[in-house]
Amino acid sequence: MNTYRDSSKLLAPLLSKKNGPGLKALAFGGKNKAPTKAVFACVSHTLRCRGVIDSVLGRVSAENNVDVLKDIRDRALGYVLLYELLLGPYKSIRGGGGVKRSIMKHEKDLRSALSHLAAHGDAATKNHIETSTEDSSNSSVSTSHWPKYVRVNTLKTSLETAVASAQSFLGSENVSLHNVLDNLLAISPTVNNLYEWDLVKSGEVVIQDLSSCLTAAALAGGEGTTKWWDNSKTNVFLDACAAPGNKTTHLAALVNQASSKKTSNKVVALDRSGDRIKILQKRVSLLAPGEVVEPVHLDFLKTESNDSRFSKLKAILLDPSCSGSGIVNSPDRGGEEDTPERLSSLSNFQLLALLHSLSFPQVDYVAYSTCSINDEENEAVVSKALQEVNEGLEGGEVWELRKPLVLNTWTRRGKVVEGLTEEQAACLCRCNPFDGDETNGFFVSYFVRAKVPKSGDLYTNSVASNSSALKVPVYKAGMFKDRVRGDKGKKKKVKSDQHNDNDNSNSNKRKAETTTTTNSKKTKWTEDTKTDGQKPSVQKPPATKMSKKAAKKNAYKAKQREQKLARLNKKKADVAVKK
Ligand SMILES: C[S@@+](CC[C@H](N)C(=O)[O-])C[C@H]1O[C@@H](n2cnc3c(N)ncnc32)[C@H](O)[C@@H]1O
Repeated sequence: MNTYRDSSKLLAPLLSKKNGPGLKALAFGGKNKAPTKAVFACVSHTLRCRGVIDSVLGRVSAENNVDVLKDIRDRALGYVLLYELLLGPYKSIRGGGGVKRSIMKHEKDLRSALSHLAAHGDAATKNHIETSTEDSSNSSVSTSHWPKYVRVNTLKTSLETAVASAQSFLGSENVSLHNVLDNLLAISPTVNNLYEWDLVKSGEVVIQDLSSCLTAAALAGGEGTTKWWDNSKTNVFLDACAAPGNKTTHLAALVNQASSKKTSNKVVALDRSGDRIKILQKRVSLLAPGEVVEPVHLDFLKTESNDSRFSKLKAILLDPSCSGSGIVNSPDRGGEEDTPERLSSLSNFQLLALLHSLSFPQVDYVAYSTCSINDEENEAVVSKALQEVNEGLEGGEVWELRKPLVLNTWTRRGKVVEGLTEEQAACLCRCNPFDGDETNGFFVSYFVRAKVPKSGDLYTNSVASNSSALKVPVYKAGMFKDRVRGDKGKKKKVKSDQHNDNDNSNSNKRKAETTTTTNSKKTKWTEDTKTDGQKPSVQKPPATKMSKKAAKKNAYKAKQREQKLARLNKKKADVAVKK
């Protein structure tokens, strides 16, 4: 197997045909053997970075009068290698060959063009370089030490019951309370039997990534412990893009918590996809009593504020379709190319949906989130929405960003982009899996009408008091790291039964058993001799027979070396860019 050669074969038709089948269709839809994970990721990243590569080539041509791809017959291979050199996780081309040699002649000019674009390019290019670089390292983020997050479904059980059951079924040493959110357990990644836990089966607890819990928390706990809804009545909340329903049921749990009243608050859950609303219905039937969630198959953009279902509406949770570029630990991620066109179409839709949410006159609270790390889908959408929506509004009707009090200890905040002040950016929350957040990349914003008095609440969560009452530790970042490390070299499997928005789907169960070791032992990173008519400079090592155990150990060591090299190269590249 030759990763570069196979990647160029898969990429070639995608580069040449505008309206042909997409990457997924080509990779998995034809008669040919499906590509390996490494090939698929390489092509997917190269496609996503195509716009940046073209800009770099354009600048080198203008500044140095050089057409880098002129003598390269296999243009697709040229793009793959340019991606590897400039934006890939190693910032270098592994292996060798004629195309590599052609490209490396211009390495200095190429890097300098990239640095120039990163510093002086238009906002979209700069953002794309930044996120492409972050994104391309998706595959190199190690998530094996991240805890598994389990949300206690307070619609069906209590924290006390869940903790006692977790301690007895999973082992006390594997259970902790998450330090930021109430009712969230952080379970040791070495636990392999979460799906066999009867509380998971009964829906009393939900396997849900930490990042995915932030939106409902922000909306329902934005004012801290001060509850703005009137619990003597039935209040209606809207989840505008709801399926598969993780945030819907979380919101339903939060707005019905500690309520002694007889009637329930209700979440109306919309989704425009018929198939996905069915998944939501199934999920809801397990997780929530009938009256607290009302699933509706409907396009949110076609809803009207005077619809009788929304007469008591006060708050909207908006978690629309996005690129998913923050999701680092799902094999399903990486299918669609984040071309500038796709990002722009997504952000247009996100802006429309956000403006629509803010247009309901009876609504005073909106939480907008994505599982993307692209500014274009996050701060840029928020900034444009604020400008547009406030244009026709006056006084108390004006929308403003506020810090959700329930997340006041969350340290990673939003970015300052055009139209947003530092103070506004500080109201936003981000998760960065590349920088130690131990959860998928995510973004949350919380909009409130100016007329709503600011809560004087200095919110403190109940984690510390619950921890001492229930005799369960509070989670600290990296708490389980040593356990995972301590197992290195042993024949050990880690179930990845979590970590994306569809955490509870059957497909996730199916993909559960993945080894912690890498498949890189099978990967060869050289060009095809035939594609360029020259011999590759790296020869295949002689085949040797080794025991399975030794092969695993070698693969593990190779992975460690690769990661070390990646870190080193990243540092070098960062220094080069700064220079
Ligand atoms: C990111 S997913 C939502 C995930 C969900 N919030 C959760 O946590 O389980 C986005 C959803 O929005 C739905 N969607 C996209 N456009 C929509 C629209 N115009 N109206 C309603 N739903 C829409 C998609 O079908 C998809 O199910």
